[in-house]
Amino acid sequence: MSAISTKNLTKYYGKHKGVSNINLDVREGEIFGFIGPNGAGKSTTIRMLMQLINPTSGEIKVLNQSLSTEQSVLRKNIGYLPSEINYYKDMTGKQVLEFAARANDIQLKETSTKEYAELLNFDMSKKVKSYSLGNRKKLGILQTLLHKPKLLILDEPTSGLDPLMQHSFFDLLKELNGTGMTIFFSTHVLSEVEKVCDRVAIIRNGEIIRTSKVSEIQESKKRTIEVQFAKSGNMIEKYDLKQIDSSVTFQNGIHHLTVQKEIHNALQHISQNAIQDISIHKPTLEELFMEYYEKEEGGK
Ligand SMILES: Nc1ncnc2c1ncn2[C@@H]1O[C@H](COP(=O)(O)OP(=O)(O)OP(=O)(O)O)[C@@H](O)[C@H]1O
Repeated sequence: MSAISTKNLTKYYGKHKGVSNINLDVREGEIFGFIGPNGAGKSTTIRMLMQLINPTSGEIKVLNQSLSTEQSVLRKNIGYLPSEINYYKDMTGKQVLEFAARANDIQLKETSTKEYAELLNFDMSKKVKSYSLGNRKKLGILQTLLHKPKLLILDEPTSGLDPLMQHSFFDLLKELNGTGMTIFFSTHVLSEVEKVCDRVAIIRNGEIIRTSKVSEIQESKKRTIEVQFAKSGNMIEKYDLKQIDSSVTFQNGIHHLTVQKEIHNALQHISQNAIQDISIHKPTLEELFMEYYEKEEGGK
C-alpha cells in the first residue's frame, strides 16, 4: 500500500513555478529519499503533503487519505519536521517536549524520548536559547516522534548536524523503520540517500527526473578509463581513440576515456598498442547523480 501518493501535483507561486507534475509513490515501510539541489521544489512538495499550502492542481493521498481529510486526523499519524523550526527561547528542551506531548494527549514519560535523546546525545535540560542549530534540529526530531507516528516526513533533517550526529540520526531512522515506520525525507546530500534509502526520487527545477531504487542507479555500466601508453605524447588521433569516446582527453601524459556500455570492446581497441599503465573507475553515486543534474541542464 502507498504511504504517500501524488498525481501530477503542481504548485505555482503566482506565475513562478514551484513544482510541476510531481508523481510520487512512497510505499508503506520504506525509507524514501527526495533529493535535489537548492530551490528544486522539495519543501514546496512537502508543504503540500502536510496541507500547509494548497496545490495549484493535482492529487495527493497521504496514508490513503485525500487532501480533504481534516488536517488534525492526518497529523495523528504523521511526524513532520519542517526545514526551519522556532521554539520559545526560554523553555528547556524538556519543557518544549512536555508541551508538545500534552498537545497530543500523552505524557512525556510514556514516550521513548529519553532513549532517543540518549542516542542523539541530546541534553533536554538546557534552554532553547543555548542550543546550537544542530541541537534545535535534534529537539525537532524528538518532537516528531512523540506520538509514534506511522509516517515520518522530514524536510532536510540533517542540516546543522555534524557527521557523527548524522550517523546516529541515520541509526535512529533505521531503528524506527525496523518498527514499521515509513520515512520520507528530503536532502541535497547524496551520501545520505546511499546510506539509508530503499528508493529515491531526484527532483530538479520543480520536476522529478528519475525515481528508482538506489541500487539500480549504482548498477550503471559507465566506466572511466585512464591509460598511459608506452609511447609518450598524445595518441588520440594515432590510436583512433575517438572511436571509443568522442570526448576523449589527454592531460599530463594520461588519456581519459568514458565508456557508457560494456568495456570489452574499448579494452580490446586500447590493448592493440603497448600500454604502460591503465586504471578503470566505477563512478561514485555522486557522479551518477551529477550526471542527471547536468543532463537536465543541457536539455533546457
Ligand atoms: N513562498 C514562495 N513564494 C514564491 N516562490 C517560492 C516560495 N517558496 C518557494 N518558492 C520557489 O519555488 C521553487 C522551489 O522552492 P523550494 O523551497 O520548494 O525548493 P527546495 O528544494 O526546498 O530548496 P531548498 O533546499 O533551498 O530549501 C524555488 O524556485 C523557490 O524560489
